[in-house]
Amino acid sequence: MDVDSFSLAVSTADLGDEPRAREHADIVEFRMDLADDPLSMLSAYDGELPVIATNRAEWEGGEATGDERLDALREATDHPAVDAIDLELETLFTAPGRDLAEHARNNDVLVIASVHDFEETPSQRRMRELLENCTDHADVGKLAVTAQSESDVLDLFRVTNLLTERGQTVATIAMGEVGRHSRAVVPLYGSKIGYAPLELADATAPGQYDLATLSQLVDELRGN
Ligand SMILES: O=C1C[C@@](O)(C(=O)O)C[C@@H](O)[C@@H]1O
Repeated sequence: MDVDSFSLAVSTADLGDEPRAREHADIVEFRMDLADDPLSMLSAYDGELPVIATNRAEWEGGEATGDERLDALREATDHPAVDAIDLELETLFTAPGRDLAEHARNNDVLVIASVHDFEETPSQRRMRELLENCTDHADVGKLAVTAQSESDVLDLFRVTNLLTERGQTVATIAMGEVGRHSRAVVPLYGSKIGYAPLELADATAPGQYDLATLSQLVDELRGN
């Protein structure tokens, strides 16, 4: 997975989506926490797209509970198609989280450190701090916030642009209806990963576009 330029991830609980996603996606984000038997699905995976394995904790808006969540991610890290894992920044502050990140790096698997705010958009200063914290501990810093106003979206663009100009690798998202357009626009300010479900009925976060739509919008705006 190349994090120097923008990649579009199809976000899904079903790796069977991969063949239909290939036309528009560069990566699969496998939401293990939303899948029934994620490790079996992953061992059967023989798709072309590389995988980001995410096993999102309940306390960060996902459905995974218990310590087994990190064990499952560790197993996923050993699968050859898995190029990256997504770990909440809070998890990276724990000993098992740090240990898993090290295991990933030893297997040449990138670590994405993420922070989600499902309520609001923190101040620019706080967003910068959070993202810097993420990039200090991982290869990519990811921040998904909830925009309540257009100016929240502008704040996110500004922080994304600033950190990108400083050479940090970040992925940023303004969730929710007000922030929806940011998903198409923020790559222009430096965000390196976008997320979309194959079909809107399977959205993994508020305010997403479906994959084909986001792909088309991003391509148009980037002049591809
Ligand atoms: O963190 C993200 C971004 C996301 O929350 C979004 O808003 O598209 C979707 C999640 O699946 C992914 O892990």
